[in-house]
Amino acid sequence: MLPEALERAVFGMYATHALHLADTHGVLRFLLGRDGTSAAEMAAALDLDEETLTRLLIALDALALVESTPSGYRLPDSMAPFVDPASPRHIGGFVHHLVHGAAARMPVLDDYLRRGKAAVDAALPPPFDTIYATEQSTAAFLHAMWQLSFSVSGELAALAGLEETTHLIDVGGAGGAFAVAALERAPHLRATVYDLPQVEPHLAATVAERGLGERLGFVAGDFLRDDQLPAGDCFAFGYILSDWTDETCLALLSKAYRACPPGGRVLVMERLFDEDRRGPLATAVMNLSMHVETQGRHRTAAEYTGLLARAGWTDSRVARSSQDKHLVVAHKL
Ligand SMILES: C[S@@+](CC[C@H](N)C(=O)[O-])C[C@H]1O[C@@H](n2cnc3c(N)ncnc32)[C@H](O)[C@@H]1O
Repeated sequence: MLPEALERAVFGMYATHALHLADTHGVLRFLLGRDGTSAAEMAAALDLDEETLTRLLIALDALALVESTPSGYRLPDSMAPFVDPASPRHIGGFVHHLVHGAAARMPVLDDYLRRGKAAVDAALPPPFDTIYATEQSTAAFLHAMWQLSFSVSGELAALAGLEETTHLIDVGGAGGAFAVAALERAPHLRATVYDLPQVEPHLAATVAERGLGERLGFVAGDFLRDDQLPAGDCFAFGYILSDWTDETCLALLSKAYRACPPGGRVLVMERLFDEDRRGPLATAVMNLSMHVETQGRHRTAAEYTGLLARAGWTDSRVARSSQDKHLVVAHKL
């Protein structure tokens, strides 16, 4: 018998793949709202090989992702919001990204360990050139970002308190997850997503789907090169600073500070490391992922507060959501 932590590490690869298979073949969706179903019933209904499905379900039961009961398999109640494709918290897109994207990039960590990231990456194009290399990869990335960000954004918009804000600039706002949640919450608000030109049609689709018209605009730009950000009185940075080095974060926060009138604010929305950097697990693991996929890292709340202060922002406040993405808000006097 292996110690529990070692067992989890050794067999983690099977856990991710079993979850991905059960999601993509509709097994978890099938169990939603049903109280007990046999492997044979499920195999027939989903047109899957019964023996393979039986083995998959046995593994999922041992992983506590499904429960085997005398009347058949069922889904633990706590799982439902995460495995229902209709739920904003569905993790299918993210697990797909882990299996089909992140896993293939893992071997580069071996290279980084031996030669360092700077030397290995010297010959590579910047991260978003690769992520947006094709229309398909652009759509897949923006879909995964929406899934990761939309469900928590309503909560973050409430924590931000947008009553006094008139024009939100969502810097690197992607398909508009936070901007949409902010507009839904604050009927007086206007928002602009400022992002790379490849994002524009995806934001336009969001505006059309949600009937937001003039309330949600798009400005194409490159925040690394542009001297000025679009003008507004609140600047949102959701999962942006974790893509970049401290030096770049400082430059971005300074550009936002210059574009912001006195009395305006900045919202940094990120995973946060505990101050002793021993967790949470998701932040610790995604910090490795940021190393592989971006030039950034995850930080503690104190590190974000320090960067904000260096860029001129004052009066920082940390507000934690019930999910993984939290808020650090600061002001321009
Ligand atoms: C990790 S995503 C975050 C998306 C969104 N803010 C969220 O919280 O879900 C990073 C975003 O930054 C944008 N981005 C990357 N480099 C950029 C640049 N040089 N100028 C403007 N936007 C950029 C990407 O297109 C993408 O939408």
